[in-house]
Amino acid sequence: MSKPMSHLDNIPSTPGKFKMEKSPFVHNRLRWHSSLAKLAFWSFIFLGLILIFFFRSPPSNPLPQDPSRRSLRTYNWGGPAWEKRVRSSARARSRNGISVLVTGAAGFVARQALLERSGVFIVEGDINDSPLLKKLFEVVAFSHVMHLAAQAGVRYAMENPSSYVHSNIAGLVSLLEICKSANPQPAIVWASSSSVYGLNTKVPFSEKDRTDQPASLYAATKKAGEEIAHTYNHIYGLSLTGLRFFTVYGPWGRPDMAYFFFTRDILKGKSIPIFEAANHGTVARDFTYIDDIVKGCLAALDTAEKSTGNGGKKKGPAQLRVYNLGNTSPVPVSDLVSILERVLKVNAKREIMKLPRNGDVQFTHANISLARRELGYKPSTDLQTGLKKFVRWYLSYYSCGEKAAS
Ligand SMILES: O=C(O)[C@H]1O[C@H](OP(=O)(O)OP(=O)(O)OC[C@H]2O[C@@H](n3ccc(=O)[nH]c3=O)[C@H](O)[C@@H]2O)[C@H](O)[C@@H](O)[C@H]1O
Repeated sequence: MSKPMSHLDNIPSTPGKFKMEKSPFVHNRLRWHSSLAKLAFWSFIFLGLILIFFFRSPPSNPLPQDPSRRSLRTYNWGGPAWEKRVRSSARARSRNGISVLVTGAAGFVARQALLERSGVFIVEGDINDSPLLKKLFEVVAFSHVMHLAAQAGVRYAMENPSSYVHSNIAGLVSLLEICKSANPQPAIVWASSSSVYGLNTKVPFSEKDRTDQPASLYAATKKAGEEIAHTYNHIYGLSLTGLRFFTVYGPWGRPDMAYFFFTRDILKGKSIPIFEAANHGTVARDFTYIDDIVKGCLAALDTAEKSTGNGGKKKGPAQLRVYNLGNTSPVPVSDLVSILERVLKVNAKREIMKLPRNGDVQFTHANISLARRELGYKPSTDLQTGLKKFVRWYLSYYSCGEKAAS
């Protein structure tokens, strides 16, 4: 507590880099935030024990100046004790329980520290490590994979393009290769992105709309993932469900996202760059709260049908699905800043800037009829409520709570 904000300063703003889990403010780490508590709770109740595959993607060209990256190569796995831990973590508690291999525990939607505390074994590794994936499937017959590991972020793709290819394309193929050969094959639910709609101008975005005009390499890799999913479904009978997340935000979120660093910079008195389209056009996002996204993920797992293949051979047609998981109410970025000002009780220094050509699109807006009908998905958190929850978490996590959120 002696150095408020210093921890935040240490977190790289780019998503591809190591995200520090160890807060110096231990009491804050021990506090369960509702969304994560719910995730862990549902994991236990409905899914049996989940094994989390802790994914961190090492860069194709390691950056020598980044020590956190170097440390990623030192993870160990294997051996009887390790296998025992994997097995016991994945053991379903109820007879009809399912065992889910979750990738991406280093990220926002699945959180390593909290899940570890509830007894879930975290395996540290890279989804491109095929022998590790193969071993996991040898040890446990996973019925499902919740694949959240990815390189996220639209703008960072211009800085580190290969990390997107490595994680979102090569990593996905490596995972699907193991899944297709597994016996039984698992059903797979994975994170796609609203960015696949790219330059599409028809709103709200429906799953039937065109997705062949990506505006960023990130979007292109997620779109490629959807096509790859089609291939593995077609050839091998893998059951695959892609979820197009719309700008997910909330407590424990990603520091490279606008709502997160706007909060940090408003509190620091730094100026906030607010993008504007040509002719003072509004830039807006269908911001979606983390708890709603988690509910959508669980519903997708619950409704996933079994894969039909066996030992790499298709035995019949298998389920292939794509759903929008959005909030259905786009909010201009300037309104997002106004909400943050009210909640933080601090005026922002606004700097209106032309929308850079860096992969950003002008707006997103989800049509969620399909997810509502087939998954029972019904987002219930508006941006104001969600940002209040985020700010409350933020102030508590970084112990700069003088200006407490109302
Ligand atoms: O739905 C997705 O598929 C993606 O959602 C998210 O991307 P975005 O919607 O672009 O979120 P985010 O960067 O927070 O920018 C929010 C808004 O602030 C504007 N923005 C941004 C930066 C800035 O300096 N100024 C600004 O106005 C900016 O123009 C935008 O309008 C995820 O990061 C991405 O991983 C992916 O999942």
